[in-house]
Amino acid sequence: MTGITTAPSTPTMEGYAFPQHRLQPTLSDPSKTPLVLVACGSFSPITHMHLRMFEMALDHVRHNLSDKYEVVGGYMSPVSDRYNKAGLASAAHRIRMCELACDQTSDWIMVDPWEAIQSEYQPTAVVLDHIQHEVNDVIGGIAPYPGAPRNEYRKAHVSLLCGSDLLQTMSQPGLWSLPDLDHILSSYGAFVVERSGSAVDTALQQLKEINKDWAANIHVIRQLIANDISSTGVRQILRQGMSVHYLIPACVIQYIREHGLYSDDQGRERRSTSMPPLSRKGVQEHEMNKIEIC
Ligand SMILES: Nc1ncnc2c1ncn2[C@@H]1O[C@H](COP(=O)(O)OP(=O)(O)OP(=O)(O)O)[C@@H](O)[C@H]1O
Ligand SMILES: NC(=O)c1ccc[n+]([C@@H]2O[C@H](COP(=O)(O)O)[C@@H](O)[C@H]2O)c1
Repeated sequence: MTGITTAPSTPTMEGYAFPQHRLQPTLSDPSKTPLVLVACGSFSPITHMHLRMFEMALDHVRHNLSDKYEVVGGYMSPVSDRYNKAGLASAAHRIRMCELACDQTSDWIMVDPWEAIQSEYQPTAVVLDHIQHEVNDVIGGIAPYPGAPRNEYRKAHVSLLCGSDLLQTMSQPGLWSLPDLDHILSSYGAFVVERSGSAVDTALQQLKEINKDWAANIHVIRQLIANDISSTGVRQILRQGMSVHYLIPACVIQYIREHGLYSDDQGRERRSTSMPPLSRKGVQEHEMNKIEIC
């Protein structure tokens, strides 16, 4: 390894443009509803499993929901630095690592930096609203066939893509507001990849006890080959100076080396008492109350 490369500057709203270079502009089958998948998370660093979740969801739609949906795009939305989760690299680094990984390993997944560059924490419901607005109101939706007039464009259905650990948190008191949960699980729905240690059936049952109607909008994706990579595990291995080859994309490993990320001298994995605010309204209060334990 040579010297450490300077950190990229944090992208700003001034330079922001919603990424649409890989959004499929036209449906292959005009009878389908366009579907856009959105994964929210820290991605510190992005792992092969984060990328694979999208492929698994694509397979799931093709095999189980092909009469209804056609996937036209996928977005990763890294959380901002205000999330205050211990051990994370800066938003600028996380955005760049996600971009490198998507650009070099996928032809349909994109990274939307909007959430990461906001000055306040944005709850997941707000992130989904943002992407829905960009795709359907700003771009105007997806053409049902080549050359279709604008008034025939279809509104895309936006859905959350997550692991079952995230689904499990949805029934934990204090982490999600009921209106946000209802907005996410009634309007958007979720594609949930099962994750060892987070029983998806239990998580579903607990959510059904809050609102039985949500279950119809939650699509469970079973892992045929279990893959339990976690970013926490990758960070820990990196801190021990061990190899993370074949766990995360090679371009991300190179980036981590060049920027000296997750090295021992960056400190131990810290625990944080801060939790995401329940909803947009909770943001201000959260900012005043956050305390970190080192
Ligand atoms: N191995 C996995 N199996 C299923 N889902 C996963 C897996 N790894 C990550 N996810 C999902 O990807 C999304 C973003 O993940 P996140 O950035 O929190 O990764 P993570 O590995 O859980 O991170 P950390 O270890 O820092 O908590 C979440 O919905 C999470 O459930
Ligand atoms: N109230 C909410 O909107 C809420 C609550 C908990 C987690 N989340 C999101 O879930 C993701 C969790 O990521 P981590 O597993 O890396 O902490 C983040 O994108 C976070 O913003 C949202």
